[in-house]
Amino acid sequence: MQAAGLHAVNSTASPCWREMLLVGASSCSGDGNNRSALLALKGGLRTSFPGGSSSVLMVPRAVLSQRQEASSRASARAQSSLLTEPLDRNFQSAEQRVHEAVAKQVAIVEKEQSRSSQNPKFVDVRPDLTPVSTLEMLEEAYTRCGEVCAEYAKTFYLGTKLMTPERQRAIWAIYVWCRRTDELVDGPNASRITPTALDRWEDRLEDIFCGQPYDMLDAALADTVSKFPVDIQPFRDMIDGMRMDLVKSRYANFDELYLYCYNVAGTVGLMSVPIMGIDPESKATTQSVYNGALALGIANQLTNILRDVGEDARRGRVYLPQDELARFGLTDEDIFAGKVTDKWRAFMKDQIKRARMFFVEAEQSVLELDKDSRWPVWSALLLYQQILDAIEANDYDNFTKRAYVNKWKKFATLPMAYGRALLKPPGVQARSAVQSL
Ligand SMILES: CC(C)=CCC/C(C)=C/CC/C(C)=C/CC/C(C)=C/[C@@H]1[C@@H](COP(=O)(O)OP(=O)(O)O)[C@]1(C)CC/C=C(\C)CC/C=C(\C)CCC=C(C)C
Repeated sequence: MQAAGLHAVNSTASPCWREMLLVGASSCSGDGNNRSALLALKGGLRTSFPGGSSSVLMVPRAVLSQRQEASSRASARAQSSLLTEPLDRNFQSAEQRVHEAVAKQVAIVEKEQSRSSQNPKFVDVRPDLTPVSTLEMLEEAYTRCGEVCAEYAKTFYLGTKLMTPERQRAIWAIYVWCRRTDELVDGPNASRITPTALDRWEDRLEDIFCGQPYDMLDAALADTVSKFPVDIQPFRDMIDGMRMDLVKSRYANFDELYLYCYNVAGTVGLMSVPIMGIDPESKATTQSVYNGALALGIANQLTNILRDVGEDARRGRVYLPQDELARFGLTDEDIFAGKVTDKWRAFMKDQIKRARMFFVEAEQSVLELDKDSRWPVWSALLLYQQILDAIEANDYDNFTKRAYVNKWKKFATLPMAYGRALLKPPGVQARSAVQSL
């Protein structure tokens, strides 16, 4: 790669810097939230990499001009919010919007597949965007991502251990970006986060995709997206989900809730599959695998919502379709009253049934993933499914009881997930059975 420009990234260069300080502020003042401190101090609050002053990245001119484009895009979006989105996007149904995002990611993956089948030695998907940073700096950045991941999501971290080192660290980098994004609206400084802060976070995302990271955790993601065919749209959409959380606390119908679930969780599926890879022997279409990934994100988020009804209500939030509540003769008042009635049980049965349908759709696709990537996905799927069982076991009292999977059940789930991960994609099984006749 020819590096034709040199760009120094330091704290003053970042328009997002003050926001990042804000995000880390209470951790620094020792509010006892060690996890946030891990995210902020170990990454977000550092501009320099170990052993150096400010992080200096050499960036090709093409990238600098892309960066300028990105910044003019960003200023055009300066007043962006859910309410000021282009009209055509607002008029699209949730399903259309999600379908477009999936189709775009699928097209990128398929293009990359055909390119690498013509030239199998080709590795970098966007060599022009690869930041030329020292290997040690990247090693350190990825190690930090692994530490954050191990701290927040131990089981998942363990599950990534079967993946190739490149995939493992790429997934950690994506995990960390998602976690930091979520912390903006769910972390200790959430009350101080404004739509403008999210706009800045999005500017920073655009810069990551142009090979211009601001801190070491961003640098890991910049490296990841230069190596794997990951589209930026799901990342933007996740930020949109966080915007929704700032302005919206009711969902009129399932269409609205579906869009929220896609934004905050379905996007994770779309971001992860380009890293995890599809089994080379799979007979499934790329589109169907991505639909399954989307379904798993939706199923997980619906499950989270059903588990946290009481907790959310105490924050004045109801993530349940209002029209469906009404159909069961329920209102927000019933939720705030927090009494388990027959109406509530019937409503919950219906909601759980729908969440399970999304899990079933996802299950078909896990089999199609690359074999080394299936274990963490099966673990996540089986563990989340059991939260639904736990809600039932609590007699649908999700107002005062938090449904959870106990340590022993978790322990038993991991080998079960491992066993499932050994199953081959369906078409392949049928073919090998015929071959062995
Ligand atoms: C294998 C695996 C699980 C990979 C995903 C790795 C990854 C990048 C995770 C990021 C998760 C994250 C921090 C998202 C931010 C938004 C958010 C908080 C979403 C909710 C997650 C759980 O939240 P939380 O940690 O707060 O939960 P607890 O309260 O502690 O229980 C979500 C519910 C969504 C998570 C979504 C997924 C895990 C989707 C996974 C889908 C795939 C990996 C695709 C699999 C592929 C096929 C073909 C099925």
